[in-house]
Amino acid sequence: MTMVGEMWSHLGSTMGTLMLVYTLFKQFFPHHLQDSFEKYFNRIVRFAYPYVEITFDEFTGERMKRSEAYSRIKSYLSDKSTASAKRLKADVVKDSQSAVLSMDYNEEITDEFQGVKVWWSANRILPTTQRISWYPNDDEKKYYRLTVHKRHRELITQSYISHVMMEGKEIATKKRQRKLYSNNPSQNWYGYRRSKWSNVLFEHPATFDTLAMDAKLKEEIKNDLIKFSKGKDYYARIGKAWKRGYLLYGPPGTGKSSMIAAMANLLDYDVYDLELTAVKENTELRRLLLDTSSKSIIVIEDIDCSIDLTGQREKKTEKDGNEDEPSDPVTKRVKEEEKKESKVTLSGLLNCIDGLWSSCGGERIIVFTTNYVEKLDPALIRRGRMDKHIELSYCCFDAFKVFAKNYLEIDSHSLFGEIESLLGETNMTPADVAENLMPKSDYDDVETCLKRLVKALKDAKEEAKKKVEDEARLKAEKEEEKQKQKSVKEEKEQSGKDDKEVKENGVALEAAEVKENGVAH
Ligand SMILES: Nc1ncnc2c1ncn2[C@@H]1O[C@H](COP(=O)(O)OP(=O)(O)OP(=O)(O)O)[C@@H](O)[C@H]1O
Ligand SMILES: [Mg+2]
Repeated sequence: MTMVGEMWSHLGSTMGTLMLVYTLFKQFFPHHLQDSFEKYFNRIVRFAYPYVEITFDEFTGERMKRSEAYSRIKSYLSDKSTASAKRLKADVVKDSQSAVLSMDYNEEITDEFQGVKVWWSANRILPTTQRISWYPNDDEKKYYRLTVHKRHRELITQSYISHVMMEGKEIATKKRQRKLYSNNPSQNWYGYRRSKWSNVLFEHPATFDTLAMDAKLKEEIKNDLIKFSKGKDYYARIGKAWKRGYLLYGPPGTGKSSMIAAMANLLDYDVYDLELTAVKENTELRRLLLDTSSKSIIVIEDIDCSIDLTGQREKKTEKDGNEDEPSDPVTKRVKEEEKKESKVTLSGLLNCIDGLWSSCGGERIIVFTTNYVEKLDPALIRRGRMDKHIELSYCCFDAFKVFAKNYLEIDSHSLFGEIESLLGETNMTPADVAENLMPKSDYDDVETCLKRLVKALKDAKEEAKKKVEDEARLKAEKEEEKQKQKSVKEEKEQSGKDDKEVKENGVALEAAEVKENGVAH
């Protein structure tokens, strides 16, 4: 802080003199000369002001994207300001245990680089027009300003700023609190939240150790992910964007979402949960994807439900056009908004994904999940887009052993054999196995839990058997009914034929009689 004082006292005396001259001039000079005087005065001030100022805005490119430089400076300064700034802002993080401090607005701190002093200030501009708003931060503009003496201009622009960027990134990585992002509807992008994504701390406890699945497949996926995360140079060498797509498919409750959490925990990545139905059109989707950070997993759950795979999304009511036009403007607006809903097309999604890879270098993983892989368009999941297809299926014995170890802390038990053969004979999702194995009270011991699972498996087996039998019976009944209908039809046809024949014969007989009689007459 002493340096800031020094700077201002030096600058203050120079500027003070200039201001005095300015005031005197304004008072005593004729009015018509004041304009040209002001022009020269500004030049003198610029000449006398020995500092260069560099501004770093929070948002760049028409608010398209939060500036990476701004975020890095924030991290860099958070370390410096804790020691020197007098007014700090605190963000409470993880379990409310610790707080991340950063300098408050209009606060200044000094930094030193290769013996050169620089000054940083955090600023914000509030909107000039007074609007009544529930959200005070609407339209405010935040920025950092770096001030440095003119003579160090080159050192600062060439070395210091890149030093800040590098250190800022490192500090951010070290202090990183992983986030789970979800997309905001686009009407909120420019409002009080002014963000395309909302976030909460990502604290999902699932890891690959808690994931119950085939041991070999699990190892394969882990290795694949680790190889990817270390593959920066490799991807650069082979000329491919540093990204990887995973398609997770399987019935509900087989661990697709849990696996995404495990992936994020293994790699220490953020998760962007992209709700496609809230995205109105392809351009919005592109903006959303561009606003994701590197080291992240972009997730689109239930892809088959969130997009029309044929690309035609017109609503039935729109086509029919027989809906009553609402008269009041509010309902009309809501209807219009509804109509606009989800114009994201398959080709739009594919373009965005491909475009995303070519426009941002950082490591990103994209994951699609679905319960019905066969419904998906092959173009969406071809290799290169979705590089690895992973089937998560019903609980196998390997998966059960993971649950037994995690839930009951056992590696073996006399009931394991029976459970293994039952699992081979019936389909039960890992979610159901987990539910049965979980102790329900303090009195539930290992034996109780395992027995409950055995019973559930037997019930499931019985139910499946009954279902098969029912289905077979139903099929047989249907077949029988079909046969019955067929024979009735055949009978009818036959009797119809007979009638026709009788009729024809009758007609022929009559004709012959007529002929005969005619001849006789
Ligand atoms: N393979 C698994 N390993 C560990 N836990 C699992 C597994 N599968 C399911 N579970 C448990 O079941 C619950 C539901 O699993 P999850 O949400 O991952 O299923 P999902 O496949 O994503 O289902 P859906 O298709 O309905 O989204 C989880 O909370 C988890 O505890
Ligand atoms: Mg899920």
